[in-house]
Amino acid sequence: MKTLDEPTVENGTPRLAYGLLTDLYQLTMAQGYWENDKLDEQACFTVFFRDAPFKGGFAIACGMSQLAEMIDGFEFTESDIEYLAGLNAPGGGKLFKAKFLEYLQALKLSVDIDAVREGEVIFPMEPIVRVMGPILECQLLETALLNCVNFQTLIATKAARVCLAAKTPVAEFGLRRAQGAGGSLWASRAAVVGGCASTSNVLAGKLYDIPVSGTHSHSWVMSFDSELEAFRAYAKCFPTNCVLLVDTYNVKKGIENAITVGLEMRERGEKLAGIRIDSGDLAWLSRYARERLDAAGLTDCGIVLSNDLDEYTIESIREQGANVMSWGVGTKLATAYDQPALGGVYKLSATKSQGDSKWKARLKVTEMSSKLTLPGVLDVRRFFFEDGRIAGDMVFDVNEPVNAEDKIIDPSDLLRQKSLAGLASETLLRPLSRDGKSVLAAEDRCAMAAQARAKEALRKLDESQKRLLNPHTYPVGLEEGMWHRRAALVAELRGQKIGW
Ligand SMILES: Nc1ncnc2c1ncn2[C@@H]1O[C@H](COP(=O)(O)OP(=O)(O)OP(=O)(O)O)[C@@H](O)[C@H]1O
Ligand SMILES: O=P(O)(O)OC[C@H]1O[C@H](OP(=O)(O)OP(=O)(O)O)[C@H](O)[C@@H]1O
Ligand SMILES: O=C(O)c1cccnc1
Repeated sequence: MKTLDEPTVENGTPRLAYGLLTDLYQLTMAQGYWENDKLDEQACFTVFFRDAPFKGGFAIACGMSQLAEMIDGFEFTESDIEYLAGLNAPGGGKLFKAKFLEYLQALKLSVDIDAVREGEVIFPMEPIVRVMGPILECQLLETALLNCVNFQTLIATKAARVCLAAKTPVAEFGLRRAQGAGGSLWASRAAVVGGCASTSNVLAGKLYDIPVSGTHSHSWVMSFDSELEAFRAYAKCFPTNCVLLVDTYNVKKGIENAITVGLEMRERGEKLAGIRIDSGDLAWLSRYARERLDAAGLTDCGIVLSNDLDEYTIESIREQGANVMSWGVGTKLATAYDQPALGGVYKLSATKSQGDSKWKARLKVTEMSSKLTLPGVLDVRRFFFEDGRIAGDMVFDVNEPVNAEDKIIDPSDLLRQKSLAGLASETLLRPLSRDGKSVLAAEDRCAMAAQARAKEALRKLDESQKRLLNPHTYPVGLEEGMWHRRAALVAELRGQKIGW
């Protein structure tokens, strides 16, 4: 087993011993459970987020493939145990007991995990991952699981927004500004899941079997005595993959030089694939470039735009009449520039002690009703209109009956109700691990398959719920019985009587 210091790769992901990739308090609580005879205490944790990122109407699930890798790579190596054994408690003495560390070293995961598939469109207040098993194990997994799913879901969502705005293919160019090497790898993969056609990140291409693409930079042009010489040399090297960057000195002059080279290529039976513009007024310049290229007869030479783009600049540039073959999007995509984190949480939703035959729903109650959690062993049922569009999602407890009218109620407003009766439906959570081992099929680990799923899922989402500005809220509600059980639980925990 490799450690974080040796991030070599198997099956498309850095292979690590993941036991220590957690917050310290998970390990101290684990020692507490061990010491308090809670090894047989079963727990069910539910992952959900409260708000869609980027003030949008949806998110794209991502990170489940890496989660499966983490589950299979979960262990405490000898050196991990030595490290933990060396930790001192702030007030004196060792933090961990030798016997507990022996237990930890021998620990084999036995959790059952169910999750939505990568590329699925998901919404606030619905379970996206469910972890069931001994509470100690569930607790140890919390931090790495959230790290994996929150970041990748965020980037896949940003990519989906960018690609919806772009209409034509988007290449992800963010490696140089991404959050470290590991962050860049996950960002590149998630960008492709969200819809990007390719990445410039070559290691991500190899690890995750996703398409790579690229043009050339200003330094190529600057390294020659003239731009024309630089373009000719590039065309000679890459006659079947030639996109020329035309803005090193003067865009208009650059376009003319590219036309000269494009016509020379045509003489040789080759084709100038495109030009890239990376500064200035991209809409105006691309319209101008299109006119000049068409006038020269290079109608099949495309225009690539880059420079600090995101979904908003892309939408605006398109609305200004730009005719764009493809887009290069880096910093704002790979760093999720305008919202750097998704607030997905991992909450205890049910427990079962030894001897209990039924799960007991658990709820966290705070002063803010918006922070109420989702009690029970939960799944999501998605309903479809006859034309295939998705109609609404019902969060329900798998161990309780569902009301006959398939009624859903807004989690925070009893008056907002909707009946989904008579519509076709399917449940969203699928097995990811059983008895501590991943059970994801190859198809469910594949980034390109997830991309196809995301495209299909977004096609089924109403336009009004996809728009960038003030999207309509997609209906997600609690199953009627679950809504009332949650209300009763809130009242019980607050010592109130319901009905006032
Ligand atoms: N027609 C346009 N409509 C809307 N936004 C645009 C348009 N053209 C360019 N932009 C965006 O405006 C911003 C321009 O930024 P900036 O002024 O830094 O670019 P620049 O003039 O090319 O300078 P630099 O060479 O430093 O990149 C970029 O985010 C770019 O994507
Ligand atoms: O703008 P992004 O969306 O991040 O896309 C990637 C950018 O990276 C390169 O420029 P580089 O960062 O090397 O220099 P520049 O910003 O000065 O062009 C490239 O020319 C793009 O402009
Ligand atoms: O290939 C490109 O054009 C590229 C790659 C990374 C960053 N900017 C541009």
